[in-house]
Amino acid sequence: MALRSMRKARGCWSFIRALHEGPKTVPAPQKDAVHRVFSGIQPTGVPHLGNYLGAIESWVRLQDQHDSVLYSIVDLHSITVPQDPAALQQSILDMTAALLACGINPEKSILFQQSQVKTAQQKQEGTAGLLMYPVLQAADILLYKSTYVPVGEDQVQHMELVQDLARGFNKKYGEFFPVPTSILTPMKKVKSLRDPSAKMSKSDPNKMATISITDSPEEIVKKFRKAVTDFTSEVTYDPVGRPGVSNMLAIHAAVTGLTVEEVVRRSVGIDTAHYKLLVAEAVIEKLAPIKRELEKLKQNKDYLEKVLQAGSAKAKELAYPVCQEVKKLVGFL
Ligand SMILES: Nc1ncnc2c1ncn2[C@@H]1O[C@H](COP(=O)(O)OC(=O)[C@@H](N)Cc2c[nH]c3ccccc23)[C@@H](O)[C@H]1O
Repeated sequence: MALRSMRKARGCWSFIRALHEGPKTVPAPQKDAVHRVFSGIQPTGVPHLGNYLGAIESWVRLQDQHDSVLYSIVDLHSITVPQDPAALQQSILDMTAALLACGINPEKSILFQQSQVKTAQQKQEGTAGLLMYPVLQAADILLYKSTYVPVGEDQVQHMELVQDLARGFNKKYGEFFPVPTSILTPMKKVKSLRDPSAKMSKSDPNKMATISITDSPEEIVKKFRKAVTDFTSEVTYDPVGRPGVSNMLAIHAAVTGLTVEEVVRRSVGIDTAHYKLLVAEAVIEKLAPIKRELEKLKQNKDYLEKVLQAGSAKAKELAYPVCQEVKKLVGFL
């Protein structure tokens, strides 16, 4: 079974090469009218608040709004830095549990592991060039003829490359790939708590900069208490002049579902030191049910593996005809 699927996956990379080769003009096949949502996340084990507010929360909403939705745990992207195999395997399962705990529903979305759709070809033809990060990301998206890609702001540049590649292919081979659109949320860039000019990031060496969705209430309070603000004690929203306080207001609004104006209005008369604790409390409250669900899911390794296996099989079914069509268009079949 695995072998058959692996053979099916063979050739998925060919079209990337074909973008730069091949004939100038060919008859245009019908453009796919299906709307398809696709996004990906690295298997970092546990998402941070930036991943959650910038991407995952919108993924959960989108699975109710669209019929065809795929979310990929992008393990191939994670090997751009050294990874311990056993730890990587565990991080993939942990991320699966975290996404499910955040509300990704495998009945509504195809949740799958990137390498399970691409490994066979990678072994045979993979080169450093083909695995270059943004190109791999383009392959992820185009392989399913995706139309919408919900991401944070840091992915916009990658998305521009994906759009260029889709247009380039269509110009050479006729309208084939939909040009995918990024979907950004108001929380497209959650800032570091230690340096509000930088994004919140898993790889930040300063652990006080990033809230993980599994942080304890004590850790969350400590991180917000130490968050960098400024010397004005009033709570006002001014992302340029007061990025630290404004980041907290934006987080506060996002986790309570209120507007920024409303959280500012409710904070009149409160100083920033006290306000930090209110934001921490709101974040703790938002994350509590996710943490409870995550604890349960992590006990059930079999279930997590089954979700990923079923998701990867469904993703292959969608990818295979696209690969075949691409091969035909470029003249391999
Ligand atoms: N501080 C932040 N504020 C707001 N949003 C943020 C913040 N930090 C992270 N994000 C968003 O979280 C998602 C996953 O992040 P990754 O770094 O794993 O995301 C990445 O490393 C991608 N290259 C994974 C990928 C591979 N193939 C894809 C195809 C489509 C979309 C995404 C992918 C992303 O949407 C990211 O923008």
